[in-house]
Amino acid sequence: MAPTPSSKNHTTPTPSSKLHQTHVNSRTPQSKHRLNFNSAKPSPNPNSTAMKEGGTPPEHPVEVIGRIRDYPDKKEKSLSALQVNSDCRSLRVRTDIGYRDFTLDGVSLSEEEDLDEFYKKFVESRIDGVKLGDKCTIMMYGPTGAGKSHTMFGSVKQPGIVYRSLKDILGDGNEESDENSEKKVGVGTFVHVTVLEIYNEEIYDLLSTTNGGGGFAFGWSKACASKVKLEVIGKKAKNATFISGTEAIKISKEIQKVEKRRIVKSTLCNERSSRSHCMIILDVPTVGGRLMLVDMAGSENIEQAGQTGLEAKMQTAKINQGNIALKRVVESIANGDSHVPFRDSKLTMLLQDSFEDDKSKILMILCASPDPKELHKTISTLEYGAKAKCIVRGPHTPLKEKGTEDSSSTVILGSRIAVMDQFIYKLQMENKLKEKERNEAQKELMKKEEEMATLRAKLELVQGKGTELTEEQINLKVNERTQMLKNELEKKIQECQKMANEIVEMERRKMEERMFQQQQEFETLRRRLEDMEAELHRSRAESGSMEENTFAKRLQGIYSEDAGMVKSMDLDRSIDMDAGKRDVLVYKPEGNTFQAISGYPNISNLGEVEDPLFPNKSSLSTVFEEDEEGDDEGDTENLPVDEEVQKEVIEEKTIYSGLLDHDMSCLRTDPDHFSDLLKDSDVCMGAAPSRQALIQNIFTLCGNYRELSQHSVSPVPAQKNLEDIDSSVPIVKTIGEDYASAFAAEGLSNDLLPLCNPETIKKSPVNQTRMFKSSCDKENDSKENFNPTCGNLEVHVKWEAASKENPSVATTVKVGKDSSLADLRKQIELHLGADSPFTFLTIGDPSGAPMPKEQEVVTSVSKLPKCNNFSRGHLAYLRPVKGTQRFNHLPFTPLENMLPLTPKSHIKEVGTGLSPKIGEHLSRTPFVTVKRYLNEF
Ligand SMILES: Nc1ncnc2c1ncn2[C@@H]1O[C@H](COP(=O)(O)OP(=O)(O)OP(=O)(O)O)[C@@H](O)[C@H]1O
Repeated sequence: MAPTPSSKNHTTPTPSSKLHQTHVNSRTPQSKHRLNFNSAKPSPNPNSTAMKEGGTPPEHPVEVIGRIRDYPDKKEKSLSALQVNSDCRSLRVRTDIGYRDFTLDGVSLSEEEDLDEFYKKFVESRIDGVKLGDKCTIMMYGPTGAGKSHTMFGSVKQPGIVYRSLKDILGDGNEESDENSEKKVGVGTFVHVTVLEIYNEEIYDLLSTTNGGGGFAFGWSKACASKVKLEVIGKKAKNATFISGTEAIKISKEIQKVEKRRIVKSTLCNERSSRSHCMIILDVPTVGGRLMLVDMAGSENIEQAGQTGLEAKMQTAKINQGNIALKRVVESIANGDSHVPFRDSKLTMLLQDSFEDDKSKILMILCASPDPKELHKTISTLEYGAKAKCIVRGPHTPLKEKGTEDSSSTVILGSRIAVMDQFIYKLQMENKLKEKERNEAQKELMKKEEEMATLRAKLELVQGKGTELTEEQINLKVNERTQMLKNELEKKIQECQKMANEIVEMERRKMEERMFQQQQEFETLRRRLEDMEAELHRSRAESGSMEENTFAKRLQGIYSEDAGMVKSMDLDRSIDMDAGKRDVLVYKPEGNTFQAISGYPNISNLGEVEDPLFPNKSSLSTVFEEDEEGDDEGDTENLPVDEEVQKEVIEEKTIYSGLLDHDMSCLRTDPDHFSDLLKDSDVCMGAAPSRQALIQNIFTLCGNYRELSQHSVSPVPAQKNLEDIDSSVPIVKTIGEDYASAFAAEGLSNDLLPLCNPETIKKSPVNQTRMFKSSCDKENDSKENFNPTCGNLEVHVKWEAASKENPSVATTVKVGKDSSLADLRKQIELHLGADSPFTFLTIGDPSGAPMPKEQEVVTSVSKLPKCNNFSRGHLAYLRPVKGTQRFNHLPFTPLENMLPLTPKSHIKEVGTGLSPKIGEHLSRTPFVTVKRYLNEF
């Protein structure tokens, strides 16, 4: 037997001598320490379950108290995750996902309650029971560093449960004078104290050492080697050393001294972490009371303890084995298992009586840290305590005192069922509470989610608006819009270009068509010329007249070289139009001659008949006069034809009479003189134009020809030679500009053409053209000269209804006596051209029915009615073919064709600047056109 360090005597304690012993070396009390709780005794703590023993069958043998230590470092104190509820019995643990409540028998915060208060509040009552003979086990459970040892042993300033318990049991040494000392165990009360260490599933006697000298061991093996290992027999440690004494302070010091022999190790959780369980057994032999104080090793797992290496891990595992076994024992008892695994560890073997003895009470102090980092350990500890709290025990019926085991089992089971029902009810209530809280939390969560969604939508809206207003996006959109407009513009430009190309192409095609038509017309003219030649040949064969031959030769000469080339009736561009003066051909009626007068003032100079629209252009006024439709239309048929024609001629000449009657002398030259005149004047012949001008005139041929046809459809009958014109009427025409038209209009070809030298005419294509035109217009007149036999019958051709396009008298032609209307048609067509289709009126048909064309061949001209107003000749009425439009081919360029006719008002205005007679004539002459010269010609 090893002596305790503080033992003063070595006498073997006996029950009778215990009262006088202060320190006693003794053996483990063994079976004699087994005491029965007296169920009739009330618990000193009214809050403890012991108070219910007598009243209520179920009993909670395990009372669970929570002890929350201070923060390890108060400077870093943060919001505690542990909150003690107002009832001081439940603890709320807050986590990231919520909180959890643990209902215990009491909760103590070391911040608020020091060890003294804690002891008085939760431990003292138990000690009082022990003094009266109760058995009580106080276990310190919790993770390392939670304050188990601190609570058990305390410090210098604050003694722990060990000292306080001894003090309560043994008194502080002044009990003799204390009047209330009767409440104490009594004077002379002593205790037996045994201190055991349970390490690595071995039990060591801390009060005994192998070397007998005691001392502290360093290192596990050495420490263990110096300790006395005990065997467990039954539920007790066999041959354990104990000390006995009556002075609390001495015993307490001895206990704290040997406690230092416990194996400790510095861990991450605790600088001096207890690696073993320490069990202090206080027996109060005088009353049979027993107090077991158990300071358990930390309940942390191996990793948290920071142990490395296989041996260390094995040691930690074995240390935890006691905790795990105790946990299983608690759970088994709480669950009412038939088998409680007490023998799984040495710790539970020694604690078996504490759980099985009906009079034994267990006070489980759950030590926990308020540090949120240790929260999971705290929760695990509280769960363990909650399970231990479920341990119930039936009414006290000592096994040996029971009559039968069945009745005892029934009572125990019944009480367990009742407790379990209560526990279930409690859990259900808690569950309902939790569910209610969960629903509220869910509602709150949904509400928050809605708010979050709303805020998110607002945020997106704000962000969207923000982005809309950014300058970059505005520029981007502007650029996009600009690019789009640019593309559209380019597209439209392309379309316009395409349209312009199409228009140009169309105009080109029109020009080509027009050229083609002009060529066709030219071909027509050429064919006519051939017909004329053929007829001339035929006439020559018939008459053999030299004069006729001359005419034929002249015609041949004209057209043989340039046939199809020059047919222009246009003005001679070779004439200098810029000259301030013009050459004027003056007709002298008395001599029946023409005289060319150089330097005669330009009409524009005289009368300012210059087109204001083209001030820089020289202009030409071609003046004709015909029947006034309104005045003469009704009288045309009544008047004799000769008078009518005569009147027209006279009126036409009247236009010019005013120009010359004041100072112009009329000359009549012989043909030679006139020929010379033409040569000398260089006007009729003019300078020979270039070849290019010739070709250009070809293309103006048809247009100008039409123009002349439009305005001067030969109102003068062919037979109206110079002799037929009143000699008192002078004729003036501008030579050069309208030289040929003057010939055509005045029917001068009969007399003048023979006077012209054919060779000279050839040299002047323009004048050739004019001469030709004049000669064409006056075809019949020419024929009369060349083929007198053809002129046996003279036919006056008139339009049925006179109009601007169709003056009353179309022409007068001469045909052979045996000629048919078909022959007459040819003559008329030569005169009128192909642009004036017509039909003959049926002879003798007063209704004026048109004559079928096939009858023209079989109808003789001689059958035409005689013309009474003429000494000879017949009268033929023509009717324009309906639906035909004359001059369907406009003669000028599109621009020229758009030029309006010179308004009468303008003519009047211009006329006022002329001599009174000219103005008078111009103002009443409706057929005045202003023709523009083109520079390119
Ligand atoms: N309530 C408290 N007030 C002041 N200090 C305390 C308190 N609880 C514990 N301590 C201190 O904390 C340290 C660790 O405490 P203690 O040794 O009691 O922990 P333990 O639970 O026993 O750990 P182990 O299981 O590792 O032995 C000690 O220094 C102790 O003084």
